[in-house]
Amino acid sequence: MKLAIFDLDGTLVDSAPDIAAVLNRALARHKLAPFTVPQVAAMVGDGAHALLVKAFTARGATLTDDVIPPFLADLEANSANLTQPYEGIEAALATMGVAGWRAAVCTNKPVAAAQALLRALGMLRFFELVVGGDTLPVRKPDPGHVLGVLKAMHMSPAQSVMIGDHQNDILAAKGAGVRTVFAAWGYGSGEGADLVARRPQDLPFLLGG
Ligand SMILES: O=C(O)COP(=O)(O)O
Ligand SMILES: [Mg+2]
Repeated sequence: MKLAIFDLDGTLVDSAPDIAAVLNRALARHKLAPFTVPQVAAMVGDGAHALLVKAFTARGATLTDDVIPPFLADLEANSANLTQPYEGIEAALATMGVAGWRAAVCTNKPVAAAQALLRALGMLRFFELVVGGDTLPVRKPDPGHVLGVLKAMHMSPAQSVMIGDHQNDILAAKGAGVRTVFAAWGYGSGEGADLVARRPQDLPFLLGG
């Protein structure tokens, strides 16, 4: 058996437009100016709390605890309004499934929002497990996030590969002893990745079936 561990935002789905809308509503509630979608995409990758800290800090404001619960509720309810799977990713997942790959999601997005998003897009069926940024005491780039997925799936690092669009994905997987594929269509950078996938369609071939 072999296991493909997928990052979510910027790898499976182009979710920056929804994340930007939710973030900008939180900023507006505090009379702070919005960010563009590309600006938000560049801030995504460290989870919901870190995104809020970055955005509030960039606006010269301090993040207070009262900002977080309404932001998380909005994210969970509105994670799939504008979000689309990347073209070719569902076909790649289906092809990999036929070729014997098991699949899991390891995302820094809160797990409730991640599951709601995958359900709304009809993509939950591809994955045996979704581990979010708030599922474990640690999250990417901590290797413990990836090791938590392996443990739950009863798989070894040698049987597994991580596909992600961000340095956090590469660092977490490498630290866990898992091979890495950089998803070049996403929001981040992939220095140090073992392989680079230019498009989702390339994944089954790159991973050997
Ligand atoms: O929510 C984030 O900041 C990033 O999520 P990801 O780990 O799925 O890219
Ligand atoms: Mg990502």
